[in-house]
Formats: sequence, C-alpha cells, structure tokens
Amino acid sequence: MGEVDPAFIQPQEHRPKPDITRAEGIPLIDLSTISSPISNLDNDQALGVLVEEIGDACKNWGFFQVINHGVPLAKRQNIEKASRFFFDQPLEEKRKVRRNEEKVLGYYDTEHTKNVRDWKEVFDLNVQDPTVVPASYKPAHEELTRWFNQWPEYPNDLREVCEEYAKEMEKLACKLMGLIALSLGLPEDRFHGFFEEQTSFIRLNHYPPCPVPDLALGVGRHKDAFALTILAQDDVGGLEVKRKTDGEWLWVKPTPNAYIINVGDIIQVWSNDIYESVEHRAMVNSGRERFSISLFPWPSTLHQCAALGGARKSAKPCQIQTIQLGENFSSQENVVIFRSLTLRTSRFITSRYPNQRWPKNWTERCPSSSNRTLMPINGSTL
Ligand SMILES: O=C(O)CCC(=O)C(=O)O
Ligand SMILES: [Fe+2]
Repeated sequence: MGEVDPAFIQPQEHRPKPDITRAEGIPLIDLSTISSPISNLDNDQALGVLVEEIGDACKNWGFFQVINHGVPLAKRQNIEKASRFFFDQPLEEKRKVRRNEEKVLGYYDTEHTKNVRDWKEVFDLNVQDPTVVPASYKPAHEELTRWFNQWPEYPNDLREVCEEYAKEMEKLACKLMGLIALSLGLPEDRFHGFFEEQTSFIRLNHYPPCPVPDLALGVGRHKDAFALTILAQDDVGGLEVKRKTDGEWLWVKPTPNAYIINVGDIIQVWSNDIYESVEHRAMVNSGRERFSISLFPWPSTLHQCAALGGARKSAKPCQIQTIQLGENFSSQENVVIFRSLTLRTSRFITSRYPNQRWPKNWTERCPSSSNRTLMPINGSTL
C-alpha cells in the first residue's frame, strides 16, 4: 500500500472488481428529434418513440447516454481545457479558492463518500450566481443568505467558459425534464416551474492517477440527490453503474461527445418511484488521470424540500423543511418520502449547513415505505 492514506481504502466488499463487466451498456439515446431547429414537439411521431425510449431507460436502468443533444462541442471542449489547466496548478494555488463553511463553492480535495475518502479533487460552482438559500434550516428563521461562486486567478477564462457551459446545460436539462414528464404521462412543462429559483450546480472532477486503484475509488458508491445528473466524462472512463436486474457493476464505455444522464432522488419522488435513483461509483487507474464534469439540476429549495421532505402548504419559498420533517415526522403531513431517500438527501442538505445539528434518533421517527403517501403527480400540489 506504500504511503497511501488509509482514509482512501474502501471496505473489502466495496472495492472495484479486477474484471470489469463491459458486455451490456446503458441505453444510448439519440435526441436529434428534439435538437433540430425545425423539430415540432406537438405532433411528431418520432417524439412518441423518443419519449418511450426515455421512459424505458429511466425505468429499467435509471441511466442512459444521449447523443445529438444540441450542445455545441466547442463549449464542452472549452470547459474541459480550462478544467485541466485549473487542476494542473500547484495545490497552494487551488487552495486559494477552497470551499469552507462560509464559502460553500470552489475547490475541494477532501471529499468523502460513505466515510471513505474519494480519490479526487473538485471545483464547484452554482449556475445562478449568487444563489439565494435559507440562512438556517430552521423554519422559524426567515433570513436568507447568498452563496457566491469563487473564481481562481488562473485560468482567467474559467468563469466565462463555465457560464457558457452552464447555459447549454440548462437547455439540455430543460429538454430532458420535458421528455421525462411526457414519459410519465404529464404535460411537458410539468416540472419547469420548480427550477425557477434553481440551486443547480456544476462540479468539475479531477481523478489523479492512483497507486492503489484496486483498493480506492474516485467516488465511492452513492446515489445522486438531485433531479438529474448530466455528466460529461473524458475518454479514460471509470464510471460504473449498478445494474438493476442483478446488482452487477457495469463500466460505462466513454462515447465521444455523449452526455450520461441519471435519475436522481428528486425524480424518484416526483415519479412515485416509477423511476429510481440508481447507485454508481467512479473507478480510478494507476496510469492516467481522468476528468469529468457534472451538472446537478436542483429545483428551488422549496421544491427540493417539498419533494424530499414533505413541506407544509404554508412553507415560504426557500425555507428548508426537510430537516424539520425529522423532528415532526409523526404528523405524517404530506409525507412523500421513505427512509433512505430522506436520510441521504437531508444529510446532503445539512452538509451545506455544517453548523446545524441533525436531530438525534430521527430515523426512528421515519415512516416505513408502506406508510408513505404517494406524490399527487397529476394534481396541482406537487
Ligand atoms: O465522475 C464520474 O464518473 C461520476 C461522478 C459522480 O457520480 C458524482 O459526482 O456524483
Ligand atoms: Fe453521482
């Protein structure tokens, strides 16, 4: 093991397998039907086929790749180049824009997943700058705060290329949310309003070569807490997806200029579990560094919490109700979530409020999934 910090070492049962399963891949979906300027979303027979493909992929895999998505290749190449430049700098330079308790965006190199350190470094930025969020998770506190992006001195075009890329990602996310709504039998714009005060963010990932790739992971197994994830991976590859049918880890073969899409917890809730947020992880290797870029579309804080924690009807925009739910769970009011989703996502939200304390014993107050009230996806109270 040499000098590798034991904090990086995965428990035996979660270490990557030496023999990668590459046989069957996640579905590859061609979006040209909706990417062409003359496409007509209303009466296109091809649209019906596409919607069915999206629905099947979400249901059977929770993951798919898209091609002919309409995102100009140059925008992706620009951000990839700037990301390489940024991570290539000495640590002291990157640490000038390090995330901390006050500045929750920027560079970070000690991320942990399930208490094991990830073999990676990241740079986070919000799509809305600044993003307005509650200053505290307590519903009685009405104060809001603003999260600002941090920008390094070099590369000096990082901000511009990230903002350009974010605009493209927003368009793609909007198209995908529309297709997913249609695939659930909902109007195409059913979810759009929830993103009006979005808290979406972009993460640049860098996975350096690792001397113990059979013991460590770039990102340990996890599910994403967001609505969707739109991931651009480079040609090195390393993403693995847990196949729903048998729990086998499958390697996602890099497809040039494709984006990998996965269903997050929020869509799982919005679809009443018809679509599931699926476990995945990122492997590292000893020979080549790897880069990827994630866009995590998050609805406004209110809708996150309505979905993930059952916000009360009286909730004011931006009040975090998820945590409150832990304390008031017995009321069963608008409870739309089951234990694991609440746990995971609430932890994610609390991690952004490091000074707040999670109520003790809260898990015991969570209802079992069989007690859960389903989301009224066809009604108006979503
Ligand atoms: O880089 C990857 O392949 C996966 C990253 C990921 O799963 C995440 O950031 O949530
Ligand atoms: Fe992920």
